[in-house]
Amino acid sequence: MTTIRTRNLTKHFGAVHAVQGLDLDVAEGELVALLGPNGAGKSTTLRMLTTLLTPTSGTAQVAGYDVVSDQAAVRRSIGYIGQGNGAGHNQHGRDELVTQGRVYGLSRSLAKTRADELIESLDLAAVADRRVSTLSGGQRRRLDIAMGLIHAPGLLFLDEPSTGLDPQNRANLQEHIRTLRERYGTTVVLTTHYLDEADSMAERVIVVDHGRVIADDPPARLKAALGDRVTLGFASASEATSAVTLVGGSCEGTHVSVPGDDGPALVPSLLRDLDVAGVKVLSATVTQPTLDDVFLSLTGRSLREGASK
Ligand SMILES: Nc1ncnc2c1ncn2[C@@H]1O[C@H](COP(=O)(O)OP(=O)(O)OP(=O)(O)O)[C@@H](O)[C@H]1O
Repeated sequence: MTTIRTRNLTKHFGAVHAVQGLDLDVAEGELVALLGPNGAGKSTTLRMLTTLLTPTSGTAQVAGYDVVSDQAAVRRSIGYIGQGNGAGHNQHGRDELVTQGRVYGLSRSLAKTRADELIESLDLAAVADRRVSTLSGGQRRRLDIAMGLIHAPGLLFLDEPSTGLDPQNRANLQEHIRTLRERYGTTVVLTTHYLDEADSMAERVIVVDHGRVIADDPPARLKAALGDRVTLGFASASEATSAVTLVGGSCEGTHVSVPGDDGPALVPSLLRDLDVAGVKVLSATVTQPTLDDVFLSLTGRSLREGASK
C-alpha cells in the first residue's frame, strides 16, 4: 500500500526553484534514500512532507492525509528528525525523552521502557543523566534521533541522520533503524550525503538534482545500468594499443579499460585472448560502479563536486 504519494510537488523560494514537480510514491515498509548534492532540494522535500513547509503547488499525501489540509493528522502519524537540535537545554537527556514520549501519548511506563531501549541502542547511557546543554554535538544529535524515535512511528523521516556522528554511532543508528523496520515494519525516508549508507540501507535510491528526480531505482539496478570496467596494465603504450585492437575498450598510456556487464567474469576471457595473441598483461583490476558514478553519468558532475558548490 502506498503511504506517501506526491504529484507535481513544487516549492519555490522567490527565484529559487528548490523542488520542481516531484512525483513520488513510497510503499508501506520501504526504506527510501533521497540522495543529491547540497541544495538539490532534499530537505525542502522532507519539510513539505512533514508539514513544516507549505508547497507552492502540487499535492502530497502522507499516511493517507493531505499535508496542507490535514496537517495535524500527518504529524500524529510520523516521526521527523531534522537537521537542527530539537532537545531543550536544561532538562536531563532521559527526562527529555520520557517527556517527548508523553507528548506523543505514550503511558509513563511505556515511555520509560522506550527511552531505556533507545539509550541502550544509541549508546546514550553515559549521557542520559546529564543536562542537554552539557552534551557534545554528536551526543545531542543522538539524543535528537532518540526523541524522533520514541513513539516508534510507522513512518519516519530522517534528514541527514548520520551527519555529525562518528562511524561507531553511525553503525549503531543503522542497526537501530533495521531493528525498527523488522519489529514495526516502519517506513523510512531519509536524506543522506553518505553514498555507502544509501547503498547499504535503501531499497530504493531517489537521486535528486536541482529540485528534480533524475533517477529512482534500487541501488543495485542503478549501478548495474552502468556496468563494470576491467583495467589492464601493459609494459608499453604500444602493447596497450595492440590490446585494444584485440579486445576492444579504450587506451590511456599503458592501460586499457574495457567495459562489461560482469567485470570479474570478463577477466579470464580477456587474459586468454591476449595470451593467445602473445600480449603480456601485467595487471588486471575490476572496478564496479558506485552511486557517485551513477550520479556522474547522469549529470556529468560528481556528487562530491556538487556538494562543494
Ligand atoms: N527558507 C528558505 N528560503 C530561501 N531559500 C531556501 C530556503 N530553504 C531552502 N532554500 C533553497 O532551496 C534550495 C534547496 O535547498 P534544500 O535545503 O532543500 O537542499 P538540500 O538538498 O537539502 O541540501 P543539503 O544537502 O545542503 O541539506 C537551495 O538553493 C536553498 O538555498
